[in-house]
Amino acid sequence: MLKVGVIGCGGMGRDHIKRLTNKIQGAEVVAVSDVMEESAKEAAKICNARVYTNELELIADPEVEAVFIVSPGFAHTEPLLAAIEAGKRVFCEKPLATTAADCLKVVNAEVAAGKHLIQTGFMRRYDKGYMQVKEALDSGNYGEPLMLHCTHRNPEVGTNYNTPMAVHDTAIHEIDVLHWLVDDEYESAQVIMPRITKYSHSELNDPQIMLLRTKKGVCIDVEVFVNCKFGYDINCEVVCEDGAIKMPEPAYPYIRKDARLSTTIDTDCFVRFKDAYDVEVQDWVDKAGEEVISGPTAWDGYLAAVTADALVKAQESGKIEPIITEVEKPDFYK
Ligand SMILES: NC(=O)c1ccc[n+]([C@@H]2O[C@H](COP(=O)([O-])OP(=O)(O)OC[C@H]3O[C@@H](n4cnc5c(N)ncnc54)[C@H](O)[C@@H]3O)[C@@H](O)[C@H]2O)c1
Ligand SMILES: O[C@H]1[C@H](O)[C@@H](O)[C@H](O)[C@@H](O)[C@H]1O
Repeated sequence: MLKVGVIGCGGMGRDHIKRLTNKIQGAEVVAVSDVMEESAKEAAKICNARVYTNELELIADPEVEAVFIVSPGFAHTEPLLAAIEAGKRVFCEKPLATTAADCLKVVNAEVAAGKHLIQTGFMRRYDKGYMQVKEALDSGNYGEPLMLHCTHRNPEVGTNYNTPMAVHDTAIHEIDVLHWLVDDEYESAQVIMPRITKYSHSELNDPQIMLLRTKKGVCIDVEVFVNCKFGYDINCEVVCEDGAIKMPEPAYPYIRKDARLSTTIDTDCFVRFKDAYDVEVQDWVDKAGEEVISGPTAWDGYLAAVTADALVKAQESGKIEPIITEVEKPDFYK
């Protein structure tokens, strides 16, 4: 049994605690921590775990063999570095950190420790729909990819969600999964700001259209609209030389009633990506005894943050910003 300590007991933290407790084989949550003691205590009831309000004390707990970081992205760097120093394996929710500079500290620490310890929670690589698109692309039957049209819509977000978060909290999923899909690297970024919805506030430009260009010239548009109101709606279509591949939508019945034909749209990520979270966490637990990380690594977290930095810069400048990875991929991650 892998004994896990969970840092951060908000919406996603509790979702992962339930998953680790009720679904995942081979793991148990023995400790939880949250800066809000009440949140930690509530979450501890799910798994009968010890409660901490200090994440560093949880990491130092001798019974904790591996750490789940589910605090907000801006708070990830310190526990990541502490867990590496303690030699403990980590599953860190996205983003690895909110800037490339912080991600690089984590990469450097992991390389210096000489042990593969960090998995970044880019669960879309484990999602059946994205995997089907990747399989079709890799088959070579449709020629080279030319354009991608994507949407990332949330029904609503909290009032503390601001313009840069549309990149490092939301579009970070597309940043990771899309270059993985088309097996390419990003070259430049631009952000177009349409008219703002009446459901937004002064600190948030919503919606936004993010444009990415890859080194091979693939052009990607991602509509990020986090107060769309109607549902949690993730779409991805890849237009290739010999065909277009659209990711399947979640399957729900079509209902005919009162002269209307309707179906269901998910309303949150916990339902939309439930299976992907289950598969990614089971994979992390299954590989706990091995010297490798089979999912997205700290390097993947860093690469995504380099592109995120460029998009945040483009939000402010309104210009096309270059995406430059200052550091060569260390042999450690090859
Ligand atoms: N992969 C996904 O689809 C997905 C979905 C939702 C959230 N997330 C990620 O999960 C993380 C948490 O998101 P959330 O939606 O649960 O946020 P949240 O705001 O609901 O919860 C965060 C919790 O962390 C606590 N916290 C803050 N600083 C802390 C610290 N230093 N130590 C311990 N606890 C601390 C807060 O008190 C709060 O309870 C973020 O990184 C987010 O991006 C990922
Ligand atoms: O933290 C969440 C999560 O990553 C969701 O998958 C994404 O759709 C939201 O925009 C984000 O706020």
